Amino acid sequence: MKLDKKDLLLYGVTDSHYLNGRKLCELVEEAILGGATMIQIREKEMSHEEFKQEALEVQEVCQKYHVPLLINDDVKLCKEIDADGVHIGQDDLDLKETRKLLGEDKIIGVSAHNMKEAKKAYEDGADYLGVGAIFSTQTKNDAQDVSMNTLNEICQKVDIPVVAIGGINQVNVLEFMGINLDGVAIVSSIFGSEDIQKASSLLKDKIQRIVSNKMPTCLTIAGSDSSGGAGIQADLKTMLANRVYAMSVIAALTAQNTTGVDAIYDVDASFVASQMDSVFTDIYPMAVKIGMVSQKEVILAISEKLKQYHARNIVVDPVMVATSGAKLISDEAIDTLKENLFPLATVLTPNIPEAEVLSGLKINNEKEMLEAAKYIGDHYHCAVLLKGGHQINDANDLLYKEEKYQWFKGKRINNNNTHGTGCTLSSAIASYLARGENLENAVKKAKDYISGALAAMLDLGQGQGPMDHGYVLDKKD
Ligand SMILES: Cc1ncc(COP(=O)(O)OP(=O)(O)O)c(N)n1
Ligand SMILES: Cc1nc(C(=O)O)sc1CCOP(=O)(O)O
Ligand SMILES: [Mg+2]
Repeated sequence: MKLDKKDLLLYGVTDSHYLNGRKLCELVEEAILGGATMIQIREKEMSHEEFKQEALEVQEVCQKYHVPLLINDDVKLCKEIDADGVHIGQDDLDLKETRKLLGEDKIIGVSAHNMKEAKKAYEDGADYLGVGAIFSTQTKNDAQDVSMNTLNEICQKVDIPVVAIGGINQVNVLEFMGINLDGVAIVSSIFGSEDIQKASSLLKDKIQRIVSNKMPTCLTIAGSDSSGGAGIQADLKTMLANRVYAMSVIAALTAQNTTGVDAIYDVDASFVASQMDSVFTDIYPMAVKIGMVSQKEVILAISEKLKQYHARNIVVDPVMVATSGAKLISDEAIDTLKENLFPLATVLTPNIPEAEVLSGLKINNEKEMLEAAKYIGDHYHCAVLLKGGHQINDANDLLYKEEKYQWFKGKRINNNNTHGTGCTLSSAIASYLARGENLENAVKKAKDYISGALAAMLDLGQGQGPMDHGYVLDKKD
């Protein structure tokens, strides 16, 4: 049997520690009835004879439902009972030897923990890769940690199907959103569940949606701007215009218009946390933009939830200082941002006054922009997009990432209606990160988008008006 990659979707791996008086083949049948698409029999503590006996019984069930059965480690047993294939690790029989013994018709899966092992397995003829452990697991003592980034890179660059393995459960399975994988291999969250059939069915439903999803997802955590030009409203419009599915967690409400902010109504930290739970446990965001958050407790709640859900591609617009130079949030909140939120950021997007506050350096020219960006990036271990303007240059922004600098030249557009430009730029960057662009491309595309929104010359309100976030829609007329 050759591998159909759809069979990898929900790959159940057995463990007879969960028998509880039942037979292994019965547990496997429940998993298959719930939706398991492939089974691996993996029993480390059985004699060869016991393993063979169990494998034959499991094989009968798998054949009844036309679900492929793979044998863990034991290549000879696979041949002996004519199973559909084997899964071998880096310390098991060599892949080329295995292929020689089993021939071309058997499925051979190989474990990989990094790009080098993945490429070698591909070159040597593996049919699929098992990449893990992605989350911490009690099931395999000698499992090696593999990051989501490594998994993502392997899925992008190695041209054979990939399953993730290790500690995957009903909640964290959603973190695979946006990773181009083919399925998940699971022991305890299937076979250790009280209701194996139900657990398998729920897992299958979730992984199916993730694998087939083509729409990038993006979340903004910010304040609402009743006038629609900045904050949550600008972020949602920007995300839609840049073709991602947009979600929001509202951290504060403002009564404002183009002439100023009239009132602020803070949202309780626990309600911010609840909104994040609702989002992250259903439609997992592939990137997160964080705008103005001014309450210490709210910042702490956001940081905790971002860590809990292993959020990735986090763009933090550190809104702290108004264009006029006036501080918008308290010193205590700034300290909380620095200690708790900035270290989680993929990129920070300060303007010049904010960069001065964060670096403690005065910025009067491009050389001082370089120094401040380096200070901030090195200090918080993230990339920094230091936005130009403020009399230093036109609209040239500086990206500092991993000791390297890159200038992004902006088009000078003679439009005073710039309300919400910071929000718009950061949410456009988040949108492109969600779409899988690297940071440099995301910044470039986000700047192009904002130039277009300014150049559309919308003129609304009696003060500094908003941009036309939807200008891209005109092209569709
Ligand atoms: C699908 C899948 N992926 C990885 C493994 C781990 O294999 P290995 O590294 O050989 O470790 P053991 O399972 O033998 O302990 C797997 N079994 N299945
Ligand atoms: C069999 C196995 N292989 C792993 C690897 O990292 O290669 S982790 C693992 C155990 C997976 O069990 P659970 O779903 O209970 O965490
Ligand atoms: Mg092995």
